[in-house]
Amino acid sequence: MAEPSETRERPTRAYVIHPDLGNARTRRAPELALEEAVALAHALPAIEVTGAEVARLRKPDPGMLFSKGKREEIGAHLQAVADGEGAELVLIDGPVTPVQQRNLEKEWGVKILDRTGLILEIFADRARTREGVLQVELAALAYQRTRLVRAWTHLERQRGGLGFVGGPGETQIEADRRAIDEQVVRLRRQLSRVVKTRELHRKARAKVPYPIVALVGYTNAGKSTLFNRLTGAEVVARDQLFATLDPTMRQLTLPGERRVILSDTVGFISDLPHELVAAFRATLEEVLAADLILHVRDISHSETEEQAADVGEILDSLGVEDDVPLIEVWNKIDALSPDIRQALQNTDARKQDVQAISALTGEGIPALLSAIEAKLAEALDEPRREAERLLSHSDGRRRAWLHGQGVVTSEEMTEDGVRLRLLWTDRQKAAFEAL
Ligand SMILES: Nc1nc2c(ncn2[C@@H]2O[C@H](COP(=O)(O)OP(=O)(O)OP(=O)(O)O)[C@@H](O)[C@H]2O)c(=O)[nH]1
Ligand SMILES: [Mg+2]
Repeated sequence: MAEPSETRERPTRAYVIHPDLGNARTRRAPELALEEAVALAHALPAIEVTGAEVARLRKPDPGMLFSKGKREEIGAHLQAVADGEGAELVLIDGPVTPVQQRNLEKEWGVKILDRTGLILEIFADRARTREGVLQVELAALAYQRTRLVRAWTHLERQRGGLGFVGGPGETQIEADRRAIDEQVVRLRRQLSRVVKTRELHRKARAKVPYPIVALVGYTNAGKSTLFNRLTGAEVVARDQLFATLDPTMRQLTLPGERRVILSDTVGFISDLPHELVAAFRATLEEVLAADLILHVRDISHSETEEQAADVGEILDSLGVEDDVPLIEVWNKIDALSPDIRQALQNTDARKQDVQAISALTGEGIPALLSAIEAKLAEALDEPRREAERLLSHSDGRRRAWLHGQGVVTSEEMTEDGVRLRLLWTDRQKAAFEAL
C-alpha cells in the first residue's frame, strides 16, 4: 500500500533553458532573462525547478534547435537531475517550432513548453472570471492554430512537395484547423456577449462622471500592492509573475475630494505573446479609456529601463495615444540602497510626471495622490485662476502641499512669510482651504 504522502500529487520537475541567440536586438542580459524565465516557471502551480541554464546558440538548428553536443550535455543533465526517474518538463524561454519541439521531446523523453506556451499555461491557471477564461482559451487556440499550420508546411516539405493533396497528414490537419476555427467563432461570440455586459456597466459608470485611473506596468512591479494601499482593497499581491489577471476596480476619493475609479490590471512582460495581447484587448480597453495612466515601475529592478520600454511598446500596440496623461510611479524605493536612492531623489525623481514611492511602506503616497489630482484637473480642463497666498515661514506643510499640486508659479520670501503666486482650480483652492 502506498503511503498517503506518496499518493499526493508531487510537483512537476522542470528544467529551464534560456536560449541566448547573442543578437543585439534583445536589450537584456541573458542571465537576467533566465532569472525571469525561472520566475515564470514558478508562477505555474506545483512546479519544482531542478535547474536552469543559459544555452548559447550561435546558429539555431532548424530541426533540433540545439547542436548535437549541447543536446547531449543537456540530456545528460536532465538524467542527473531527474535521479533516474526521467525529467518531466523542459521550459525553453523562447520560440520553439513544432518540429523542434517534437524532436527534442523524443530525444530527451520530456514534455517541452516554449515561452508562449508557458505564459498561456499561467494565464489559464489564473483566469477566474468568465471573460478571463474565454480570453485565454481564445489565445490558446490562436497559438495552437499557428503551430498546426507550421507543422503542416513542414510535412509538405518532407514529402518533397509530392502527393500531399489528400494525404493523411493534410486531411487530419485541415480537419483540426477547421475544428479550431469553429471553436474560435463560438468563443468570440460568447466573449462579445460578456464584453457587451461590461460595456453596459461602463456606460452606467460613465453616468457617474468619475474619471478612470488605470494602473499599468510590468508584472511584479507592485500594481496590486499600490491598488490595495490606495483603496484598502485586498487584491492578491505576491512575489509571483502574473498574480493578477482579471481587472479590478474600486472607487477612491482623493484628498481634494475628487472621486475616481482606480483599476488594477494584468501585468505586462517582454515578448508577451501577441495572441494574448489580442485576446486581452477587451480587458485592456479599460486602460484605453482611462483618463489617467499610472505606469508603475519596479525602480529597484536592475532592468527597470528595459521593462519600462517593453511596457511603452505594449501600450503603443494597444493603441494608447501619446497624449493620454501619464504619471510614472517609481515603486519600491525602500528596496534601493541609500546612495542610489539619494541620487535618484536628487535628479530623476524631480522630473515632471515622476513620483517615487514605496507601496509597501507608504512613503511618497501623499505626493502621488496630489500629483494624480493635479494631473486630472489639468487633463479634464478645469478652469484655473490666479491667486496669491501668504504663508508663515513655519507653514511648511501647506507650502509643500501647494508645490505637490504643481500650482505655484512663483514665490517670494518676505518678512511676514512666503508670498506665493498660484494658478489653481476651484477644487484645489477648496482642498487647500480645508487643509
Ligand atoms: N520592497 C518592496 N516590495 C514591494 C513594493 N511594492 C510591491 N512589492 C512586492 O512586489 C511583489 C509584487 O507585487 P504585486 O503588487 O503583486 O505586483 P503586480 O504589479 O500587481 O504584479 P502582477 O499582478 O503579477 O502583474 C510582492 O511581493 C510585493 O510585496 C514596494 O514598494 N517595496
Ligand atoms: Mg497584480
